[in-house]
Amino acid sequence: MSTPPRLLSACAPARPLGVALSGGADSVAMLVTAARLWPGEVHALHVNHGLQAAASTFERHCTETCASLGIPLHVARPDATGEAGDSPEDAARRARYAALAQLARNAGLRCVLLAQHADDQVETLLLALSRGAGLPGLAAMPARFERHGAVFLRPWLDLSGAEIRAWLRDEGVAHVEDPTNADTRFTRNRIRHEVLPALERAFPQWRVTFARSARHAAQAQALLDEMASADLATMEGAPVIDTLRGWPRARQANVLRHWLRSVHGATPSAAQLEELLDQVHACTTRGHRLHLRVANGFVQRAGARLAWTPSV
Ligand SMILES: Nc1ncnc2c1ncn2[C@@H]1O[C@H](COP(=O)(O)OP(=O)(O)OP(=O)(O)O)[C@@H](O)[C@H]1O
Repeated sequence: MSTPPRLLSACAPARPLGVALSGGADSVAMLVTAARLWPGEVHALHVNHGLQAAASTFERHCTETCASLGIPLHVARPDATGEAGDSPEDAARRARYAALAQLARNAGLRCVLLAQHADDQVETLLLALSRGAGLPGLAAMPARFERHGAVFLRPWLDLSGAEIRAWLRDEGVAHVEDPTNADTRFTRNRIRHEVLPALERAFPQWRVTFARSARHAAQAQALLDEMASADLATMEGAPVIDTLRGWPRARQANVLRHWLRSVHGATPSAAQLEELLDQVHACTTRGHRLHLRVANGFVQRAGARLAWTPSV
């Protein structure tokens, strides 16, 4: 059997499962291979954001593909109302994961497969580097994660887009081409069409080696998260200013980032975190007032500790 089905069987997902189906080449290939491997145990999940003129074409294609394969299709049409500061793409992505998790729950599915592949992973990594991201960004996309109570898997992170498309062509399977994928005004598309071919020529092994770097970063980040949790637990869940000040700056930054992000869902910018660390340092002076905007709220001094308040 050719490459995509073999790689999918190696991930041994819990079943029945859902395949997140956009109607594009990658997720159609994933649906077809999953349905062949696990007949009767695969459902398709489609989210119609209604944002693009092509949205109804995509949904119609999903309906036709699933009817021809005899696979149940579940469709959601969420409102993409994001959070403050979200780009329309971020808002749509957020709404998509929530909708996919809801569809999976309603259909009693044990996990959801996403069809992102090695090219997508490298694009994500390069975009993170271009922003000067830290370890969480360099970890790129995890192969497994849980969100909104559902388990999401990306079994194709080692497979190239070209391999998937070649397989689809050989099998004669139809898919819809997203018209925005060719638009090189989007940075991600410029990476795909201009940078990846050059990378391929310079480093023929990039798919394996870049993915390995992303995994190293993910492992290191997991350790830092564990350390931050342990540090926060010693302070009973809220940062104690004097304790923080006894630690090296990198350890302070680690625990504060974790406290804001994991406990309060607020992701500080690099500049905000630096400012917060400077303010913590200035707290040597008794009575130094600390009041700083961070993400969608404020960090303040509350006696010996820091406290976070969301803005209303
Ligand atoms: N509207 C959608 N409904 C359901 N799943 C989606 C939708 N859009 C994307 N996905 C899932 O998320 C993955 C990544 O999305 P992304 O936007 O990068 O892919 P795409 O280029 O739109 O589609 P494809 O991967 O199918 O070619 C897809 O492979 C697919 O599994």
